[in-house]
Amino acid sequence: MLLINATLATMDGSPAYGLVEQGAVAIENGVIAWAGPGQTVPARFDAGEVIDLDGRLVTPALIDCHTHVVHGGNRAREFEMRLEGASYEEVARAGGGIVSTVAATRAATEDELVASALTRVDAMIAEGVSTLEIKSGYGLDTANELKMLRAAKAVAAQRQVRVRTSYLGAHAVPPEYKGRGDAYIDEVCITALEAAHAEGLVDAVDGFCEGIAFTPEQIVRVFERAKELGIPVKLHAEQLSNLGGAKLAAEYGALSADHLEYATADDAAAMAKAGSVAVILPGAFYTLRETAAPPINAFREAGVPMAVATDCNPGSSPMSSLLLSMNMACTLFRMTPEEALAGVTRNAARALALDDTGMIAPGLRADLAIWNVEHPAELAYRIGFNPLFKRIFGGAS
Ligand SMILES: O=C(O)CC[C@@H]1NC(=O)NC1=O
Ligand SMILES: [Fe+3]
Repeated sequence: MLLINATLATMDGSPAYGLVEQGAVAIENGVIAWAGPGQTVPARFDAGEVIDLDGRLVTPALIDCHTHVVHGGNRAREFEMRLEGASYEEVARAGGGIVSTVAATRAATEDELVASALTRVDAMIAEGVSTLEIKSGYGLDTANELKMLRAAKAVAAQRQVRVRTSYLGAHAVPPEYKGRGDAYIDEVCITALEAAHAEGLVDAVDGFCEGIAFTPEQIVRVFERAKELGIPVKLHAEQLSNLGGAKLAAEYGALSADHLEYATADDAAAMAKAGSVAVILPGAFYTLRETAAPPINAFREAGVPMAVATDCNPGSSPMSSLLLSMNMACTLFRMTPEEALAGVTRNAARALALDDTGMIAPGLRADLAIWNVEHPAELAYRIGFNPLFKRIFGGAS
């Protein structure tokens, strides 16, 4: 298949989106065989199906590198209680917060978890997403963490989408271990990680390093076991305070540190040295009405690649739109539209240790998004508008 008469935003790291005006992309066997100026297409690609895109923009398909789309129930009533003036404590006492999602997730069957996740994944696919990461972390015991990860894998079996799974047993201390975080880490979190790994369900190990979650010392125990099992790590770090999570992630060569509202220039330097990606999550900042923005300039100056993701979860970021995440990353955190688009393509692929997608380049998967826009900046510019014309997944439209 040969796509012609398109503006290509290759996102290959060259300036200005890697733009190619009047470009063309040749696709063979699900892979990008050639991409470049239309007047230089090699003759061998003229033989197959030719599709004239009438000047539309073509980007790599989008990648959401941080989601909790598999979860039971929702927290709309909690949202309402907060807006009626209830404090977090009153919400928690009423059974709200992560604990309420844990109860709903434990009560749901695997099929029910898949069905509810697919409603959110379909919204993502409709915006041109081809790859997404899905975390566990609402089961908080072996059986339910495995159930979540199996549901995540089932999403990829039921939709034209790729899924990378992250084990997030270190997300919260479950009610039955209240006040016994160390015991939970040793008796459940690490045990469940081993079982999930044995079943081939884990692409990365994540954790929530925060005062309301786990200490750096507890995260170290999980990361040490992940290292022994040969599994890469990532970390929710510096979201509500600075506990040294970003530096800890860097010490373990983490794929990414995520949230980072309270990260410092020193954290950025450590992440740059480790090659860790800064995953920027404006949905949680917006929902929690945070005031400290991530140090985008520090990441820029240190050369830390920045990704942007939805953090789609029922509490702090009940958002399924990567396009809206891009707009928020620009408007709230002053990322540029080009940085935001790199954040949901090339850098998001890097945060998931994927080297076969995220750019328009020969040899990479033919995962493409074709847009009814003239310039790539329009993708971050509009609020709540989806200009997708067509998504191509593995060469198929
Ligand atoms: O509220 C929830 O359900 C998840 C909160 C979410 N989890 C995390 O590690 N950071 C967050 O903001
Ligand atoms: Fe998260």
